Amino acid sequence: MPSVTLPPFPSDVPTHPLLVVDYALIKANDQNEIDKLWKAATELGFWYLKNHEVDPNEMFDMGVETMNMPMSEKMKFEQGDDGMSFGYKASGANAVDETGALDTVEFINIAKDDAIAYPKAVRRSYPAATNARMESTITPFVRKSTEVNMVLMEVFNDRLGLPKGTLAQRHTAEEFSGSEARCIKNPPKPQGMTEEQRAIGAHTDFGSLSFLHNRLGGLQVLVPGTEKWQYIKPIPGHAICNLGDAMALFSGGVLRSNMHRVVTPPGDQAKHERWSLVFFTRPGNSAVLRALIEDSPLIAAAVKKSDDPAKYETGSTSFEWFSRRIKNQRINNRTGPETWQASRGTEHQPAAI
Ligand SMILES: O=C(O)CCC(=O)C(=O)O
Ligand SMILES: [Fe+2]
Repeated sequence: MPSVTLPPFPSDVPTHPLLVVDYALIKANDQNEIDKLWKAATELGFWYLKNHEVDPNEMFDMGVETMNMPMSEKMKFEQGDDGMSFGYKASGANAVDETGALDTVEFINIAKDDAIAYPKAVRRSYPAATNARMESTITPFVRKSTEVNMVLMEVFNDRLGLPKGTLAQRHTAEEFSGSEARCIKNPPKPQGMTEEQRAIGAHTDFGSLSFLHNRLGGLQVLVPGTEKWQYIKPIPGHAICNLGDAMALFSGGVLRSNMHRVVTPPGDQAKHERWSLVFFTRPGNSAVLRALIEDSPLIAAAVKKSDDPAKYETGSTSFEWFSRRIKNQRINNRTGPETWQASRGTEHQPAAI
């Protein structure tokens, strides 16, 4: 990471508070903490996680080393336009809204399947600087992040009233999935630019659980029932966790996959590169995305009282859902606003940008 001291999040910029969940207490089966996690997951779908045992620093180093490679090298590993996420994504390769405005982030996505099988490349190959960090840094990060997400998932499984292991069965280490580690770089705001830029457009996450580490502001959520985007303030040592579409669908909407986006960091922070790191746990490729109504009375009741029960029968596997969303974000695939619409997930306010 750059060794410069980063300016603090400005004190005059409003932020949206999140509940703080203590991972150590969740592991100890503390009922108060489990209640707090449940409240966060069902109301906003975002929370801070502390005592999570994951140190992101070496992954950030991996990100710097990878992004510092020549563009011609990185482009050999670009994710392409066919709906595959793994590999390098150049800045400006994705749309951020229905007008086709471009994103400003570059990132490297490493498949959990490749991290676990290394040195075999089972899904794809990666730039040399990424490979050089695979065994020492990426594979341990993927394993630890998976473990944390699976502990949280078991809590949701039980609170949803699902038979033990129902969600875990859909997220095994063995089955190929869209699970991946992502290190993101957003450049400083160009001199003279006054407008707020969208680094990553409004979206819900595609998979089950996202486990995010960031240092500068820029992440914003659209709080349910409001039309206003609000910053989430990074807190040192606290990860930010959120639920994705797959969990909203499996749970019949009991769990929330909330809209979020990334914009230029506020105030003086805008002058700095913004680095963030995410581990996405996503269902196995063959998992069908639908409400598990046969397995839980709570889920069955939620679907029954929904104004649109059909939306919980997507008819789509996790692989299909994920590929569709990735593919239709790619600017090269854009034909018009319909391409953006085709990239959408379970967004509650699809028109919001
Ligand atoms: O960089 C961030 O803070 C969030 C990134 C994000 O939402 C994503 O990659 O899905
Ligand atoms: Fe996201």
